[in-house]
Amino acid sequence: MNKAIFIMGVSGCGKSTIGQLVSQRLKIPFFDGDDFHPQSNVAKMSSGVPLDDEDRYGWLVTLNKLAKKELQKSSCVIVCSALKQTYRDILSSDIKNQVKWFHLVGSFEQILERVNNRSNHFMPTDLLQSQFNTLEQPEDAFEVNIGLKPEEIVEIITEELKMKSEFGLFGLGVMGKSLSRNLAQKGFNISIFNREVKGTEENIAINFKNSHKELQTAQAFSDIEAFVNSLQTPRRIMLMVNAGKITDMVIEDLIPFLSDGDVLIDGGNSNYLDTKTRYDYLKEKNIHFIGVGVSGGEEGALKGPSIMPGGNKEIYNLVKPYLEKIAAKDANNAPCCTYVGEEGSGHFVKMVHNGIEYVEMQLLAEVYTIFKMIGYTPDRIADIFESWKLKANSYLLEITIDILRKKDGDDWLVNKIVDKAGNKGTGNWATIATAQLGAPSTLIATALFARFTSFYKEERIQASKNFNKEVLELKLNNDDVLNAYQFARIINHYQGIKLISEAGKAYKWQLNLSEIARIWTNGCIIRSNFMVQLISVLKEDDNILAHKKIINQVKSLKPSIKKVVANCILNELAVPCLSDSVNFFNAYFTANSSANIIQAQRDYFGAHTYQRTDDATGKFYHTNW
Ligand SMILES: NC(=O)C1=CN([C@@H]2O[C@H](COP(=O)(O)OP(=O)(O)OC[C@H]3O[C@@H](n4cnc5c(N)ncnc54)[C@H](OP(=O)(O)O)[C@@H]3O)[C@@H](O)[C@H]2O)C=CC1
Ligand SMILES: O=C(CO)[C@H](O)[C@H](O)COP(=O)(O)O
Repeated sequence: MNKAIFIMGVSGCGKSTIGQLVSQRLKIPFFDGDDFHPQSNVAKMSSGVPLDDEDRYGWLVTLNKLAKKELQKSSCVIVCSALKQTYRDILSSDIKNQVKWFHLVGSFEQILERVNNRSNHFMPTDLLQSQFNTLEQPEDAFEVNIGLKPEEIVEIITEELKMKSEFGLFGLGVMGKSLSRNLAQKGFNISIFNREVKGTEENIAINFKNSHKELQTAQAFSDIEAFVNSLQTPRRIMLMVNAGKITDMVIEDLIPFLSDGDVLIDGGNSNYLDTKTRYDYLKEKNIHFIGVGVSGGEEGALKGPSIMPGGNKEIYNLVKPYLEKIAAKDANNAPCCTYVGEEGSGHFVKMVHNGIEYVEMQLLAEVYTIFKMIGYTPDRIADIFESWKLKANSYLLEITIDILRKKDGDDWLVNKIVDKAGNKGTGNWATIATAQLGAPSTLIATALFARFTSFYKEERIQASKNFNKEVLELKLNNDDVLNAYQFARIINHYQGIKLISEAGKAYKWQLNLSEIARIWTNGCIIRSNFMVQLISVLKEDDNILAHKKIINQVKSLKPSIKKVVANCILNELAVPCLSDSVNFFNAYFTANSSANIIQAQRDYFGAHTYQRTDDATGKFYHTNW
């Protein structure tokens, strides 16, 4: 990536000399900021009147434009005193990520003596003093001591630029490996790290680097300090480690070696509440923290995942070019990566993504079990799913077809896989969040509980002996099942998006639901044709079940879900998500529900009061029942 190398410091620190030497050494253009002052500023300075901030504004904007223009072609060196942070903000506006600051640092006496020793040069003490008074220490600049020889300074600067990686990847597990290859394939200079466990895990990072051509220029480490020191400041380090305690441990391991302004990016499936806690904790230490949801699994991480970043927007801009570049692209070639919102919103959205994923997986498992009960082989079911692609294509449908076709010896592999479905936490947190926020995302809970039920294997075996199944005949055709499946998927997406929308309101995150659907159209596990449709639906309505197109779809699919669920129940076949979808919907489109009885019961035993249908003021009443 091209860099605008700004060399800054008070008058007389040697900026021009060093800047020119660096530009010669790197063979990139050199610009002395002083040459770009407008005539009015030159006149003012010549008459001995110091420039004020207003005079400087236009000049700084000119230098910023110059840097932007040069960056299109190559790196460049620009020297400018840039004493105040506001000046540096203007100079680096919109190109923060490509700007590298070098601050030439010396004492007052050192600089005064140096300037006064130059032939025909004299700097009044008060002029230099005013420069020192104005100087606001830059947080993100690399400091170089002017006491060194110019060639040593140039060496240090070029080493810092050359040798240091722009991005660090911590944790070379399934996801970290793929993401680091993805970053390297996109041309980024990266450093990679994996811990060593003596005797069992040794040289993980170096062996991994050596086994992939694209990682030739990457720097590989098993020592945290060396890894951190190999990175340009402010450092950008992405953590791809297990969520929970391990993430906290890894952060603690890194902290001693980090500097003010460094950015940690947590790409794991962390709990969004932990992300907020970590953000606040690290803020106290002047370390920035961005919580990033990443979806796509091993292959997506390599070829382009969907990325959901949350946190401070300005800090996100420091890592945006990297994340956008490695992300999947949507149908319009825009990155499937967007700034989601403040705090843990990125991880919240990823958590709900996984909740929707749990349901989509469960629904496919349920339609599989229906066809299995009808007597179809996995290959036949795969053929049926293949035919569904026209109306209901999704990544999960595609992989399920592959899974169903996979043979192991004479049998299908699925027939040999133990029916106990695991989980790593995101479904649990989504269920907790839906309860905490008072949003009825019932399907996520049902899909999670279906996994929990699957774990009661021994008890299920015993129960199957205690209670004989009464099987009649499943009178269902493919279209019935496809329509029922599509119906349940609409309810699933309604509930998931509703949960995100409720969180947005509760936490005051400015969420763009259509944009979230857009970044879920490629790279992630729940990408589907339906998700593409939701981009435009959500542009018009936050509630997808209130959108005309969806209303019509639901109306035409409803007869099938009723038929399928009724048949399954009569045949004692467990289809928890399919049946929950229709039950939820029956409640959802009931104008006058049975909740009046609940309110009356609450008032009876606990004096919890109720509102009356014949009092529009919303007043609460209590009856002595
Ligand atoms: N797999 C997937 O499909 C997806 C996973 N995620 C999330 O990404 C994160 C990483 O997942 P994944 O790559 O699958 O997990 P892995 O288990 O494959 O990798 C975990 C990584 O964390 C490292 N690690 C574990 N403990 C420590 C420790 N105490 N100190 C330093 N490093 C440690 C491991 O090192 P070592 O090898 O030495 O143990 C390894 O590099 C998780 O949060 C996961 O939920 C997100 C999207 C998809
Ligand atoms: O985030 C993911 C996919 O999007 C991970 O694969 C995650 O592990 C899936 O969740 P679980 O392991 O609970 O099924």
